[in-house]
Amino acid sequence: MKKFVDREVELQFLESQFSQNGPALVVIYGRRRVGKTALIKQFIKNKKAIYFLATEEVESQNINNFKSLVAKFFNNSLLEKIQNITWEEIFEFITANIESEKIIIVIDEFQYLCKVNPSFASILQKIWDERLKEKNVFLILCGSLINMMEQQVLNYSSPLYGRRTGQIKLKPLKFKYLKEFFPQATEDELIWLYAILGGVPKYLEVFNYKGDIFESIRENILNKQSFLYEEPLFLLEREIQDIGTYFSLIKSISMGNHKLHQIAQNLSVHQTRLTKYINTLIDLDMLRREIPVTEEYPEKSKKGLYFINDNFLNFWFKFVYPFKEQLELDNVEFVLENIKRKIVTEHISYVYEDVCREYALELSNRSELPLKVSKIGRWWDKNDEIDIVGIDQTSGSILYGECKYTNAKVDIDLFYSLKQKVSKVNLKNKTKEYYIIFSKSGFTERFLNFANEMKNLILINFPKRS
Ligand SMILES: Nc1ncnc2c1ncn2[C@@H]1O[C@H](COP(=O)(O)OP(=O)(O)OP(=O)(O)O)[C@@H](O)[C@H]1O
Repeated sequence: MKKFVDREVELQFLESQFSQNGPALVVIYGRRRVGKTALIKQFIKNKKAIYFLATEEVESQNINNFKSLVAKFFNNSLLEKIQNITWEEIFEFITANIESEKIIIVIDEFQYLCKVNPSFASILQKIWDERLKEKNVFLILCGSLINMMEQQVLNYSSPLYGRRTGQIKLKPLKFKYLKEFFPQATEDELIWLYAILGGVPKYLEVFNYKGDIFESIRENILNKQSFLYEEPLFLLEREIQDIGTYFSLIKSISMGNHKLHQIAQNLSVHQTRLTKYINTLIDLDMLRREIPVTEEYPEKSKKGLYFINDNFLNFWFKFVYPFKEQLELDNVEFVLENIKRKIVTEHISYVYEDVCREYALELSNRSELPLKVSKIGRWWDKNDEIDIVGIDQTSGSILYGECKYTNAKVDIDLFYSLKQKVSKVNLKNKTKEYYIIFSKSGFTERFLNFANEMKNLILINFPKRS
């Protein structure tokens, strides 16, 4: 059996909802392939549960499927035979048959039911109010269309809003869990694998890594029969129409256009025309808007930059999609050579920064830093950028950092240039400043000696050589 990785916080939350007295209604949502169903299946193992997977078929088909599951669960062949039954009637049956032991009812792909019947959320609300909420049930609604889940269940004006007792927005796995999928890989290889695949469990699962990164890319991404070859296309086609504009937009960002006006210029359209597309991609968790972590009013900030919110999508739009023609003509070598030439400078070195930020946060959570970082990100202005800025919102201490994924040892000048940039950061109420520097290839002797004398400077060799 496959190993189930992480999700400890989410499982703990579900257990606490399950063990509380009385009914509970939890919404689980998140982008496709992120592991929502796997989380639910892990949670309901060895518990009394009805797991219903809704489909895009007509409503009557969904009702019939649900009816069969319920009939099987309660071992009631009479229910199975009833024709033209309604949702209300099935739930009436359920409530009449629940005993003292709590049961879990899961509706997975909840969005499909809302699509086939726009008043499904209201129907369910009525069922909840009139029947389920008096019973010992734990209802889980799960869906991948983030904006639909937000509108149908989590929005203030939605019928189910006040009924839910909790929600989980499931995120991709963090870098530190990749070794569970690739136990043989070195730390450096894991950085590469994370840069190529990100933290979406499905992608980690299907990538058959045999120790040679480029050969594995050839086999698992550039191969026309592989799952990942056209995955971004499937991902978008399922959720939106007019995917051409979305593809151009994502490609433009993957080419390094992160400002709205740059993207608009690159696509020769007016900025206002892009808003709708950008918002949809943010809803699908495929894009994110980043602002300097020091900004006081994030929504109002004019410094917003757009990034692809998934390493695999980013990799694919940079290195696969623009070469689709060559791949269709089986010119894989050409595409692979381009990846080999550019991947470190154009891709890995950026992902390395993300991984280092996660590392710094992890150190802080384990109390291995002299401050407790409660907010972490980057900082930039017109001319400069700082890779890591971690803020301790209680004490006002700040952690500044740089990350170098190069083959040269890092020397003291990097520290001086970091300090120079730090002097430009405008932060109120700051108290102490600390510095952290990550380097792939270590540090010069004199920098190590210098750091030994300094109390507020931490140097980290990462990845460790194996
Ligand atoms: N925590 C995990 N540990 C190990 N494997 C996982 C984990 N979560 C998901 N997977 C694997 O990833 C794949 C995708 O997961 P899953 O089907 O649960 O995603 P989903 O979010 O429900 O996707 P969709 O919205 O597309 O239905 C599955 O094959 C599953 O085995």
